[in-house]
Amino acid sequence: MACSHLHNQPINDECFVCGFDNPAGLEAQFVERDDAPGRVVGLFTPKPIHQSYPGRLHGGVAAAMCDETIGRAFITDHPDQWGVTMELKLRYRKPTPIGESLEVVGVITKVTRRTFEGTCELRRQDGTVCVTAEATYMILPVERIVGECSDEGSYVWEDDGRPVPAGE
Ligand SMILES: CCCCCCCCCCCC(=O)SCCNC(=O)CCNC(=O)[C@H](O)C(C)(C)COP(=O)(O)OP(=O)(O)OC[C@H]1O[C@@H](n2cnc3c(N)ncnc32)[C@H](O)[C@@H]1OP(=O)(O)O
Repeated sequence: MACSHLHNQPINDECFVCGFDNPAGLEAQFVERDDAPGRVVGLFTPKPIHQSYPGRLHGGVAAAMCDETIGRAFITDHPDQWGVTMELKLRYRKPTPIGESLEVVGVITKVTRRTFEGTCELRRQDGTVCVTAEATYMILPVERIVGECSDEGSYVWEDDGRPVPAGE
């Protein structure tokens, strides 16, 4: 049987999508495979606080999950460069339920010198595709993204890729 290595991706503890210190967050987990660069699988289970109409995932929350999944598909192959979203387009094809384990599969479709593009599908356990998305990102060095958003200005990197303020 063919076997490939799985890797969990780095997280920002307070991120709405991937963080575990954000009480309103999705606590999504992202997994990449050695033999599939440019592809990532995001796993999450929406909570009642993430709904719009009763029992239905809010479209903006689905958008956040799709945005992050495509962005993370890029870092599988470019660990020192992240992306900031320039454009994001979604199709809400079926209602997305609350309380069910869902997966989002993201794939990179185009890389240029300054940008990358990708697509994703948000799927239920029975394979139903609830949301599809496509997005374009500006490629930036990790240091610039963290530096622009932080008063601290200076970060160091843990072994797992997590940014922490220098001196902690
Ligand atoms: C912890 C583990 C994590 C692991 C990684 C996790 C992945 C996370 C994925 C989620 C990422 C996010 O949500 S990021 C958050 C949401 N996005 C953002 O905050 C991005 C905000 N926008 C920006 O910072 C800026 O617009 C940039 C960096 C994209 C571009 O700024 P710039 O580099 O100064 O470039 P600038 O001179 O302004 O523009 C250059 C050219 O691009 C065009 N341009 C500029 N912005 C845009 C735009 N949004 N859409 C279209 N075109 C644009 C300009 O018209 C111009 O065209 P011309 O005149 O040359 O023709």
